[in-house]
Amino acid sequence: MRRDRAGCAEVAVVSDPVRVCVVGVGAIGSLYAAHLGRAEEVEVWAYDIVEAHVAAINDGGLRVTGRADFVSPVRATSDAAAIPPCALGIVATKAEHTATAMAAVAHVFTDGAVASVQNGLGNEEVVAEFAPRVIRGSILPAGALAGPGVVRLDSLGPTWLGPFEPQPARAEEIELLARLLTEGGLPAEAMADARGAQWGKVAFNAATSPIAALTGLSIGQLGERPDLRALVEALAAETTRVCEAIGVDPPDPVTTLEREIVNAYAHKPSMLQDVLARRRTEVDVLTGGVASAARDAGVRAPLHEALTALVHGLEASWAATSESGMRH
Ligand SMILES: NC(=O)C1=CN([C@@H]2O[C@H](COP(=O)(O)OP(=O)(O)OC[C@H]3O[C@@H](n4cnc5c(N)ncnc54)[C@H](OP(=O)(O)O)[C@@H]3O)[C@@H](O)[C@H]2O)C=CC1
Ligand SMILES: CC(C)(CO)C(=O)C(=O)O
Repeated sequence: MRRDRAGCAEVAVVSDPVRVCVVGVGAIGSLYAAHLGRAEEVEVWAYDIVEAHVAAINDGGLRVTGRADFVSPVRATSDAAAIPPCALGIVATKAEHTATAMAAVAHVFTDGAVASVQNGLGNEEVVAEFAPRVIRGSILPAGALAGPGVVRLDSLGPTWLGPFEPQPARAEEIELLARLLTEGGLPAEAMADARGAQWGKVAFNAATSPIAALTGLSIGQLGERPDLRALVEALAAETTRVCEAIGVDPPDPVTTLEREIVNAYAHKPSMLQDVLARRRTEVDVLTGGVASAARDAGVRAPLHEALTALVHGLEASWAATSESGMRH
């Protein structure tokens, strides 16, 4: 038995770990699960439908490569019933899969607070259908899956967390998640109001992701071209008008672009990753989400309308190509 300086017996206080479940462990979910797994007081669960990835994580841990190099202990499963109740959740599926994923794991969060770290508008509203308390999250870390059990960190940006006003998480839950992420190596800030931060991220994605998706250029390559940068600035001006109309004051997306050219030059935005894999993109909650918010606010956003239509056209071309392939 250990004794303190006065010779009294020291009682080791062992507190229960905080259980966190990451829902959807593709690129971003894997980065968040792996970093959280390094924080001392956390037990990380990862839920995903990709069985090869889940099996690899359980066999050898979740490996992070690229800007970091470590292996993290994460309990992964495709069986939602195997996950115990968790105090905190992080949703990192693509927007169109949120409802299906959250429906499967709702029992895990009957008394939990769940953060969306997804891009775009409207994700928290869907999470709130399945969890009692919700955290509004916006993030700048970037990455891509590199194989089963392996995720590549392309850049390490901030995470902003705040209450989802209609169904808010408690301030101490938001602060706890921010602290655990920061301890794990992903700097996170707990905010009393994260709406400006979220609109800043939405404005940045809405302006840059479709350009990357349509041109195939990385964030750095598109950001250093004067012609595309002028387009980003024109798109940002449209978002500014929407934000003025709805009363939020986001950071300037062009400043974010400057930072990302340096921090994430070679990163292919997730919308470009979707296009390369011929998966439906999230354009409707990003550029299309801004176009729709503009219509609701009575503001014009013709560039957002045009880019949304172009990305939809690109998606339609894949079906058209496979149909015409079947005919010839
Ligand atoms: N990649 C990046 O650098 C960044 C991405 N984001 C945002 O983060 C979110 C996640 O993106 P990203 O990580 O790139 O996406 P990924 O496609 O890499 O990961 C999503 C994961 O969720 C899985 N999934 C799909 N449906 C379900 C379900 N019903 N239950 C459980 N898991 C499911 C997917 O499986 P399957 O592959 O079979 O569909 C996949 O493994 C998006 O909103 C994106 O915009 C934000 C910042 C940066
Ligand atoms: C990392 C970043 C900011 C790059 O656009 C992103 O949000 C994405 O890849 O979807």
